[in-house]
Amino acid sequence: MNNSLIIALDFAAKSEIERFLKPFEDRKLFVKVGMELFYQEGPGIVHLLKEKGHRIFLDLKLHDIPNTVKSAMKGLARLECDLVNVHAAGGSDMMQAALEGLDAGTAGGRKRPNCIAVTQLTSTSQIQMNNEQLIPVTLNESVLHYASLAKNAGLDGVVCSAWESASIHTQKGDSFFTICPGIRMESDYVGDQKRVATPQFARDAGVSAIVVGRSITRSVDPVKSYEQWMDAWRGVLL
Ligand SMILES: O=c1ccn([C@@H]2O[C@H](COP(=O)(O)O)[C@@H](O)[C@H]2O)c(=O)[nH]1
Repeated sequence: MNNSLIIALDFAAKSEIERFLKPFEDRKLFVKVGMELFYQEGPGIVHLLKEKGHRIFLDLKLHDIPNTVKSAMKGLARLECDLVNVHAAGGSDMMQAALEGLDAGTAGGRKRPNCIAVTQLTSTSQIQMNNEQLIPVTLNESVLHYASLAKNAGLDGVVCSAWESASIHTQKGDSFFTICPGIRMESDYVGDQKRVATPQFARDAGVSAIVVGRSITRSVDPVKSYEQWMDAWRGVLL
């Protein structure tokens, strides 16, 4: 997991995935399957990506009552992804239930998928959190609070922005993953993201893995873009 670059495959159909991955044919990637793709293509897309040898973050952000999340995770565990997630806002009982479901659905002898919790979405700003969620603390405090709940529930890490990663590692230890979307090069289009950071900043902040979507998937030359991103993330350009 550590030092990975996870490509967010935010496409609507298998045909688009096949077109995108064709020039990467000789590489084993770490990819993210989110709601857009999974809701269109279902579990088959996970099987296809696994057959190609890619590691998979199944980003469905479960958030429901504990019993429902437990049952859903039991089913998702059978897909044998590397990483799955829930919303920390669902609460400690829900997060524990997610792990119980994963354990129940993981075949004997196998390791269950890592499970992480979304803290505050990287598209959320301080003002939005205060005014719309009525959470009257700083974003950093809210993210740290959710990270504490996730760690105490037994989860393996959190989704957060790179801005919160260093304080999470200070409090929760380096082995507790910080998986960070909202990563942009200086010249990139920011779009709907609010808490963005460069790959260089993320590396210095001790981020465990970065998630990069449109900057690579919508680039004119995705392989070249991926290589530039890997260099920036690994510090080759420094
Ligand atoms: O807080 C979060 C949680 C998940 N995401 C997901 O990451 C990618 C980011 O894509 P970009 O195109 O690089 O912005 C996307 O799939 C989101 O669903 C997030 O951005 N923030």
